[in-house]
Amino acid sequence: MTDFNPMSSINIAELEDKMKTAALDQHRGYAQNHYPEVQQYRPTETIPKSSACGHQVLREPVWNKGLSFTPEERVSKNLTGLIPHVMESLETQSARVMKMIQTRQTNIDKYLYLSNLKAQNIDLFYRVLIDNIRELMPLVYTPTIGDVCLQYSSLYTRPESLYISIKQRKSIRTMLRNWPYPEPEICVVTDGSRILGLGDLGINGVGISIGKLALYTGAAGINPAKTLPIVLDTGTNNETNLKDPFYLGLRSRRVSVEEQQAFMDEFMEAANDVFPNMVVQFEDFDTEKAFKYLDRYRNKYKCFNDDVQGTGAVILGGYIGAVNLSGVPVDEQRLVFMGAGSAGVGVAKQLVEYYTRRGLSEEEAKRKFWLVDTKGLVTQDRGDELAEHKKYFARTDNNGHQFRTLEEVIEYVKPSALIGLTATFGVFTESVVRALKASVDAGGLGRRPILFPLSNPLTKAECTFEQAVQWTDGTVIFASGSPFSSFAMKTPDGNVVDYNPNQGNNVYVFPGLGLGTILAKATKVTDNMVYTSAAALAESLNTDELRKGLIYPRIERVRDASLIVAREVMKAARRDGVSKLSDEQWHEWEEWGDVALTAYIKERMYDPVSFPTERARF
Ligand SMILES: NC(=O)C1=CN([C@@H]2O[C@H](COP(=O)(O)OP(=O)(O)OC[C@H]3O[C@@H](n4cnc5c(N)ncnc54)[C@H](O)[C@@H]3O)[C@@H](O)[C@H]2O)C=CC1
Ligand SMILES: CC(=O)C(=O)O
Ligand SMILES: [Mg+2]
Repeated sequence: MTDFNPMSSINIAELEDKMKTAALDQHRGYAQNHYPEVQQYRPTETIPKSSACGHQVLREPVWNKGLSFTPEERVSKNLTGLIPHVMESLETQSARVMKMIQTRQTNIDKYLYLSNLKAQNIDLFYRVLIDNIRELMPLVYTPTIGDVCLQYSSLYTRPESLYISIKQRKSIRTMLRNWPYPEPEICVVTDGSRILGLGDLGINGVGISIGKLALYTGAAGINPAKTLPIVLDTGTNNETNLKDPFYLGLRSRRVSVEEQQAFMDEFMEAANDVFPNMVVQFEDFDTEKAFKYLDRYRNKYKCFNDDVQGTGAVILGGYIGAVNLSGVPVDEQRLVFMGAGSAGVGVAKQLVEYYTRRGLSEEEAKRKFWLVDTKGLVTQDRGDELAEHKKYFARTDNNGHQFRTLEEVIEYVKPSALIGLTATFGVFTESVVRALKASVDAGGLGRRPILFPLSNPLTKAECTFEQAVQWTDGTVIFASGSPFSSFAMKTPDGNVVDYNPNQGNNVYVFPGLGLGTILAKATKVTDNMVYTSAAALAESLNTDELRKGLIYPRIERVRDASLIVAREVMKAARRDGVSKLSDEQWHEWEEWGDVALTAYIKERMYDPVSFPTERARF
């Protein structure tokens, strides 16, 4: 990192004189010639153009450039004296941020530091996030975002979302119009009713909308000024929140399911009226609403549910790689799912589609899956009223026997893969994991068990990476929802082996799925688009990652993966006839193959860059 200080040789008075005499368009022309990168990373049509001056510019995070303002900008925007004289590259400022993050003691403090930065200087926040994604993603997303959500009302210092309460349902359009930025390209909306594995957090769940949108930008380059976090407040059944004097949401129990649905109908209609081009991503609605709203709106609006569809796609993407490593042929795989909620059923259904596309009938495909919930194996004759979303997978081959524990299910099924989506810490016990390994070993030498404890945050993971490695003698193919560290273990012959976990989190899909939907100008998100995102993800690993036995790209390559996902999603939108882009545009891309389309997407991915030293000097 080399620093430079063009400011030291600048005579501000002289520069002011020079610029006063220059016509504005000449100035623009000059800037374009001398700072093309600036024009490139701040496309005028997407970031609101600032005619503001002085403090206004510094206080608006999408206009503020911190210490990267050029000498001319400092003069033309009346900034001289309002910021330190020095001019710094984004890299230097980013290094300062990282240094300060290290000094913060807790993850919440680190989060708050970053959140503050985002509220001041969007470009710098995203430069830091993109360049340090491995270290920072766990702060802006799971697991830290879970703690942030738990305490959101106490941590609150400033608005960062739209907060729409059912009490103001008559004013939804006004509230949407109050959003100060141009029409958003994507919103993440939650009602806080099932935040990660932490249950009903009410309005405090807004943190997850904010966190996911940080990754739409950080991991896929969606313009940050065009993202909109929303929380719908329909009350909460969380006793701690209801008793908390600082709780910011409605201090009453959730209204009835029918009232929530009517409110959601009104919200969707208003959002479509006010922002007709915006993609809506549903996040962390409790399972009943997750399925109901997806069914209700998917053909009417551009929307998808990330917990059902994004998670389904991301786990399918990882499963394809895992099967290749497992030594158990894909058609011999037998999968036990611990957890039959929105995520469990969403993933299982996506995998059923994988098998049917491979030629199995739906019935044959379905028979590969055994779902377990708190009452045991989900069977048709279990005696309880099965929730609607579980009926599809209810087994009929149990001959009247009910399997109540996971050990019993494993003993009966002899699975090759065990997937956890229970939001319950530690349910993959040593005996469970050893039983899984034994059932895989019985199939033949060199076979490896697939074990995915996918619940978030870390406090809800079904087991840790270290446990998984130890209890399978290092043979496990592992992916978890929240990130675990790598781990070294001594083998019986005395060698030390490094084990690298995978993070099986929908962050590998939703940013690219969103970006592809936006860029294709898709009128809806089709099943093919979702399925294609999984297949594209599976293809996005490079040779180094494959050689290391990974099943997801390293998180440092998440933007590469998102680009590939977005490209394939766009093509799927075209195939399904839902892309509103012109035929001419598509014909042009089709002629050039993937190269032209890839370049088109890449050009549109927000990626704040610093002024190159030599250009900044004049
Ligand atoms: N890795 C990822 O990308 C994602 C992870 N998730 C995680 O999945 C988890 C579940 O989410 P949802 O399906 O929406 O929740 P949910 O509450 O609807 O479903 C949980 C399911 O687990 C079952 N369960 C709970 N405790 C159990 C136990 N001890 N034994 C057997 N079954 C048990 C419940 O009966 C229910 O079927 C959450 O922790 C969430 O963070 C969700 C989406 C994406
Ligand atoms: C990752 C995610 O969407 C969840 O845990 O709910
Ligand atoms: Mg979620």
